[in-house]
Amino acid sequence: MQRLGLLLFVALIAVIPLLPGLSVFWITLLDNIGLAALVAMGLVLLTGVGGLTSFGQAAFCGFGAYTSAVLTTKFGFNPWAALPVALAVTGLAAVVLGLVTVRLSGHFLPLGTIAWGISLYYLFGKIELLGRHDGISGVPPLSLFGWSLIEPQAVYYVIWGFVVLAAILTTNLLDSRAGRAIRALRGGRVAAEAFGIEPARVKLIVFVYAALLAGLSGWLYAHVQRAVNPTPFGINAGIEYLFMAVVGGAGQIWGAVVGASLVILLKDALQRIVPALFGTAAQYETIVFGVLLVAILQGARDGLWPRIVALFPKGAPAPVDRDAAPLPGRQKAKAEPLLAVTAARKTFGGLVAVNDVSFQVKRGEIVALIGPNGAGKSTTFNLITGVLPITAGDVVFAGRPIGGERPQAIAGLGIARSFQHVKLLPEMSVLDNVALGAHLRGQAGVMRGLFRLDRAEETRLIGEAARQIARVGLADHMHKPAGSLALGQQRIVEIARALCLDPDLLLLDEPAAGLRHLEKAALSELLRHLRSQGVSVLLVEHDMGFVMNLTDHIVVLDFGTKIAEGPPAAIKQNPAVLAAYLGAPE
Ligand SMILES: Nc1ncnc2c1ncn2[C@@H]1O[C@H](COP(=O)(O)OP(=O)(O)OP(=O)(O)O)[C@@H](O)[C@H]1O
Repeated sequence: MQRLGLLLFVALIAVIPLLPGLSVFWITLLDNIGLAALVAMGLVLLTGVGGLTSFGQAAFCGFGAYTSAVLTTKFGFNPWAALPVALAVTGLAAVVLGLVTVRLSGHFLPLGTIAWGISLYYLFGKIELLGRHDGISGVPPLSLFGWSLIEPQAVYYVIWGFVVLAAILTTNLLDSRAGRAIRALRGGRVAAEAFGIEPARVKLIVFVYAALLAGLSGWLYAHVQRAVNPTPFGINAGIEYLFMAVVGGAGQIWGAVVGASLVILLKDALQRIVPALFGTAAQYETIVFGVLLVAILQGARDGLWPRIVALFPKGAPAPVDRDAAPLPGRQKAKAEPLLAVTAARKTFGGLVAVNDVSFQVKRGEIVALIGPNGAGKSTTFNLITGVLPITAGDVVFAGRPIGGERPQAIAGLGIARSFQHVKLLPEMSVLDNVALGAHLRGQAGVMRGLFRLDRAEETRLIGEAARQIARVGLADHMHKPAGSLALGQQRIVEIARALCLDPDLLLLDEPAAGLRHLEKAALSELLRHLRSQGVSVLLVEHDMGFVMNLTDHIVVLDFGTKIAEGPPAAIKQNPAVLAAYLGAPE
């Protein structure tokens, strides 16, 4: 389906300039749409998929355009020879700016992009070599096999050729191990890190990728316009590109083309119609443009592309090879006990959330951590998985101290977890969510993803995810968006994702919450089966029936302190536990 759509698009692009009566004006407009679509496509990945809002993207067009303009006018470079240099300069600038920017969070990130978007605009206008505010003129046009592409019709095919190429590569990237890591950024740092993803690194990758697309657009722009000056690379243009990505459908690759078309055609139409209606004295077109864009976003919050897709029949999901060769298993830890928590302490200011707690989890054992609300159970999980730094005490896993380790390193050692508040990507399919759990068992990076050289590994990775989904009993829901499942089922999806890591120890935070009776029984069965295969489980759970019937050992916390531990039968009778739960006198 996707391939057919692409072929139709390419055919459409190929015949448009051949349409009789289509003036140069329209072709020029289409050229501009193609140039903008390249930048917007980068923003789709950066903002729509990765959740990093950038207002400064036009500045990267400037790096591409100015580099090529200088090289071709002052150093006699052929434009094509200048392309790799233009991309290298843009990429380098993106690495430098990205290293600072991607570490910002919340509203500081877009503010940061605005700050460097404005500064770079003024910088371009101040540098002598770049012709200050007048810019550089006399930039040569592109040529191909000795044929000068000076006419808008001629360069049209080059521009749209690059748009199609960028769309194919970006689609490939999103449909890969690296793409899942990019999408995981939206699910928050904690969930991504729990499966070995390095958010800062992934953010930098997507930041540079988006900048390179903008740099490519800038390079093309320089040789289409044959002149460059700072104006098209300022913050206004940056805002417009962001509009295109959002209106088209942030997160949707083809939304970039739709958004660029809409914004450019709308601006052009308004520039012609509004002055004719209201006169040229007041520039009402900008106001009307703004109002219309806001109205479109109100009507289609997810942008236009999802609306367009909904008009066509849905294609079948890509086939999944459940018999694909298994991924290499992780080296299993042999030390006993598997996990030893000794005098673990965590304070938040004056509050002692975990108060010198000690317990062990042996190989092939199911241990429950129970206690009233606020007892410190989730905090203990966060100490074991490295989400929170430990204040004092030790956590030793498989004979190795992991107290100060980062979550990614701890996941790599074989500890996988689920979360009290489900951390799935609701729009992503169950299959893709679960495949994220196998991130550390794959190797393919961005380059292999871009050029589809990762297919063998990807088939095995997806096959593994499908097997784990079937194992937890959700095979029928594999292709549904994770957010469409009931909350209890989403918790089970998290277990499948954790199993994809091939863990030695599973940490499950309230796995039975929201499950129906039969589903709880199936979950117990699954955990028993895992135990029989040597996987250890540490779980936090409020459902006492579930805990008493399943676990080998129970650790009870109250106000951060361990008040009891032992087998279920003993815990049931323990007066301190009864008091903590029922408020009964000891
Ligand atoms: N990041 C934090 N900053 C400050 N206080 C915190 C933080 N995280 C937890 N706490 C406090 O630490 C104590 C233990 O919380 P924790 O979430 O570990 O309890 P819990 O046993 O998991 O409770 P529940 O069953 O309600 O999830 C609580 O008093 C909580 O308010």
